[in-house]
Amino acid sequence: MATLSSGRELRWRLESGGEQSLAVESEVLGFEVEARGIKIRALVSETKSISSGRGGDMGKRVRKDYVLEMPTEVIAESWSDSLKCYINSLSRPKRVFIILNPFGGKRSARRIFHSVVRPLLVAANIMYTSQETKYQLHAQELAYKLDLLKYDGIVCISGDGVLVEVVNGLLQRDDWDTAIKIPLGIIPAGTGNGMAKSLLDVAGEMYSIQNATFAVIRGHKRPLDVATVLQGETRFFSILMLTWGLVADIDIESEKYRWMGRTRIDFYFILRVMKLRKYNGHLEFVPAPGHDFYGEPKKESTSHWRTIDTSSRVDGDSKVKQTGYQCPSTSFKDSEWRSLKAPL
Ligand SMILES: Nc1ncnc2c1ncn2[C@@H]1O[C@H](COP(=O)(O)OP(=O)(O)OP(=O)(O)O)[C@@H](O)[C@H]1O
Repeated sequence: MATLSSGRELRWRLESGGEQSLAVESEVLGFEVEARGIKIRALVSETKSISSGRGGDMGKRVRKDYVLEMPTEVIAESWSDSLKCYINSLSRPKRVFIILNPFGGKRSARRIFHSVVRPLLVAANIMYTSQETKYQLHAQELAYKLDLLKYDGIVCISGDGVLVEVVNGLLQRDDWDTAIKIPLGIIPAGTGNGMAKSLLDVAGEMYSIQNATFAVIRGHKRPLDVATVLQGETRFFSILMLTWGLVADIDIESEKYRWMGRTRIDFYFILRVMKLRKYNGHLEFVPAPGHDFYGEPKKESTSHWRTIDTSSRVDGDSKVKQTGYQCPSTSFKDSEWRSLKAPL
């Protein structure tokens, strides 16, 4: 005998005695009907006890199929309708565009896609189109040109750099205000993978490629802040961090040791610390409300305000005409500027 309580929990009796249950939202990938049987494709906690049906905060998961035998085909069909109805109400994506960077991290994106991501998408009945990046900024171009009506989300199998490129591509589009609303997913295949780690942590999930893929399948969403950075005639959008000095040097200059994988960062960090450079910088800023304890108040008040010019321009690096998102026109004329003196 099986029950489906308000669509959420699937519980059935085992032939051997005892009960088994699955939380549909957090454990079921998909299902299919085979005559009187319903084959449930699930991703369950390795430690899940026979009688427990609790999903949510999971450790390592394993792929499992369960076949529930129904008394008749008609009953199986009716079960299938109820399950379909509930899964459809969960706002899971149906079609995704996958951008895969074969060059990121330890160059493992292809293997990750074929061995983990694709089998889970297939089990969840999610259609996909995949495209490998062929050069730097290719992901930005793809996001800039993509027909977004065809997809419910863009998924990057990459490091954070490719995700940043996708955000930049979306914000350069004429239709940036609708384009930027498309859900973005990240499956870690880079060096640092900070975004995937943060997102999984917030969702209460252990960091793993499988869990990141399942988060995409479940349509887990969170809003993301985007910062606009203007540097001379160049404008770009940042979603993670902006660094200068030692951290930036380690990130950029360690590229030549990419073959080392994650170790390149630690290795180059030691190298740079042993030959420490002096960074002479001077930072002037308007603190966010409640953060005016950083730095010193600026004394001369006349020359510190800036107005961000939002007029169209041609980006010097990518030659993409900047017709997309123009950052808000912000005047800091009457703001209280503060400063941090060199060396920082
Ligand atoms: N086929 C390619 N050849 C060379 N570079 C590429 C190719 N595809 C993408 N890239 C570039 O690879 C860079 C790194 O990408 P990605 O962010 O995926 O990995 P990572 O830097 O190893 O990871 P993380 O950002 O998490 O530290 C990006 O700047 C991207 O433009």
